[in-house]
Amino acid sequence: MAFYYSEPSHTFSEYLLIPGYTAEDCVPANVSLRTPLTRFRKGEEPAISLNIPMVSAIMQSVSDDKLAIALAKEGGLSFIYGAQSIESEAAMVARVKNHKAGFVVSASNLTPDSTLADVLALKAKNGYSTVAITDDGTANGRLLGIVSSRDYRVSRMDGSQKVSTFMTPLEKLVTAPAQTTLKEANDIIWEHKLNSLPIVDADGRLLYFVFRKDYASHKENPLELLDDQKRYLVGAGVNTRDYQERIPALLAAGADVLCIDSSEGYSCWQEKTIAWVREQYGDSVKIGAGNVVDRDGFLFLAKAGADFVKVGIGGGSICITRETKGIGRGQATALIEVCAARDEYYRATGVYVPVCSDGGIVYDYHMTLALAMGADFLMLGRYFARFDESPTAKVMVNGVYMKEYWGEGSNRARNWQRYDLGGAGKLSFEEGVDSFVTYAGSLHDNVEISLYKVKSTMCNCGVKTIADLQKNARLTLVSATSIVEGGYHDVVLRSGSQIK
Ligand SMILES: NC(=O)C1=CN([C@@H]2O[C@H](COP(=O)(O)OP(=O)(O)OC[C@H]3O[C@@H](n4cnc5c(N)ncnc54)[C@H](O)[C@@H]3O)[C@@H](O)[C@H]2O)C=CC1
Ligand SMILES: O=c1[nH]c(=O)c2[nH+]cn([C@@H]3O[C@H](COP(=O)(O)O)[C@@H](O)[C@H]3O)c2[nH]1
Ligand SMILES: [K+]
Repeated sequence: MAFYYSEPSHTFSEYLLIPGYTAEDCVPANVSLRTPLTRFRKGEEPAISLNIPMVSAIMQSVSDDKLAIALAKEGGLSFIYGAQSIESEAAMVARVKNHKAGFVVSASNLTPDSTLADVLALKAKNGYSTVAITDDGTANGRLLGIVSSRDYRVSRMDGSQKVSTFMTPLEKLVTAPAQTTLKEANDIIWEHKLNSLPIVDADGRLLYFVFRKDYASHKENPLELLDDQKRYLVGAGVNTRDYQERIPALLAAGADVLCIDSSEGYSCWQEKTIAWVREQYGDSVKIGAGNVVDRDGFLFLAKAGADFVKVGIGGGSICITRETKGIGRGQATALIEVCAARDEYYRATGVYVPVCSDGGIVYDYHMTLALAMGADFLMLGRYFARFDESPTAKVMVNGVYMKEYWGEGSNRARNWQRYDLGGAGKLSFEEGVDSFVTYAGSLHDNVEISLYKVKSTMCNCGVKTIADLQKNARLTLVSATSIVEGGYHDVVLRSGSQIK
């Protein structure tokens, strides 16, 4: 006879936190959200920790290099999506690793033979007022001069005038060599009252600009997640098929951590993939696995050597796995059981394997609940898809700005993993939808407010760290009627008032 669980599985919205005693120093400014990303032995530090408990989903519509840089700046980490060629995934990883905060690869470039009309057209197109003039018109050509808006007067000059006649030539520019630090660059900018400082290599090739106006923004990120060479940390998604080719390429590009990306991780495929990584690289390469929704699945992956385990089947906003395949489990119940298994494994072996709650976070308070239920960090898709930095188009739908967001199991994703099951192509089926999410602005502003809410709730619970929240939180299931009580009720909203 089949096994039946005695309790139904629950979602985040069915739980609430009960406050604990709040001491005087228990204020959001004193709360730390630092959390382990990879497995560690009792008494030792994890090889990688996050400064905020957020990672971005391994999805085409979420995690490219741009989002990865923005999230690492805040202290979190992206897993670059794996549903692309090995070369393009590795190139995205490399772009994150090569990104130097404050050092910008020139986006507007012309040759001395270009004209004022070309300068104006370029400015209209991309909005930048500083144009690098290089021998070949590329971002890394030999620097010959700069054109900024101070070099020309549209009303007095003819559009056909050559750039060479009005640019500020190299001999009149202040430049700095390749090894200049951001601090040194900013000192030079102040000293010479510059708007931009070109960084050039020994052959006179332009490497980057450092802009005066960017200075303030680089001082605002005390939590940024950096490696020992001060480069941003970045993760990458892998699959259980081409890993022998993909993983070496991602590591060569600089990936700091890998994650097997699958709807379901309790399989020989994941065991083999992790075993291969251990054979090739020992423990030096970090790889997470998943997804699982129960104790058995967690213990299987922990024993297989996973550096973290991801929880969640069918709870994502774009997921239709439960409807198409009838597998999955309420995210809260899955998480609670897996976190109990993690603690059991820790007691038995002295090895802590962090747990990631993947999918289904709708409100900011769900983040606090997931952490209280034991998650060490959260994977978010919909949440990040709404921001400027996500890779998808911003479109107007019925007068409201939206961003596109589609599942990795949707037809739009054309995820080759899913079309290579050995069966005929016509047998493939969709497990995700293609959708819109409401545009929400910049990642920085949204993450800041979401985490401020998490921290203030932690203060209500009387805790200042995620570990203490996991230990001390008290949670209650709520009845259907008390969910109604929790919203506004028995009042008539004034017109224009909005509930977020
Ligand atoms: N978290 C969730 O609830 C869900 C997530 N997704 C997302 O969709 C994407 C694709 O996920 P999946 O379809 O689960 O991809 P997958 O590659 O893990 O699995 C696809 C199929 O291939 C099989 N398979 C895997 N490796 C194999 C190998 N080496 N040889 C032979 N067969 C093998 C699996 O058993 C499965 O039937 C991922 O990005 C995933 O995150 C999709 C559905 C649900
Ligand atoms: O059933 C599914 N079909 C899909 O096409 C799909 N694509 C992604 N995912 C999973 O959803 C997570 C993101 O969920 P949220 O948008 O709720 O944050 C992701 O992190 C994935 O675990 C999918 N699940
Ligand atoms: K399985």
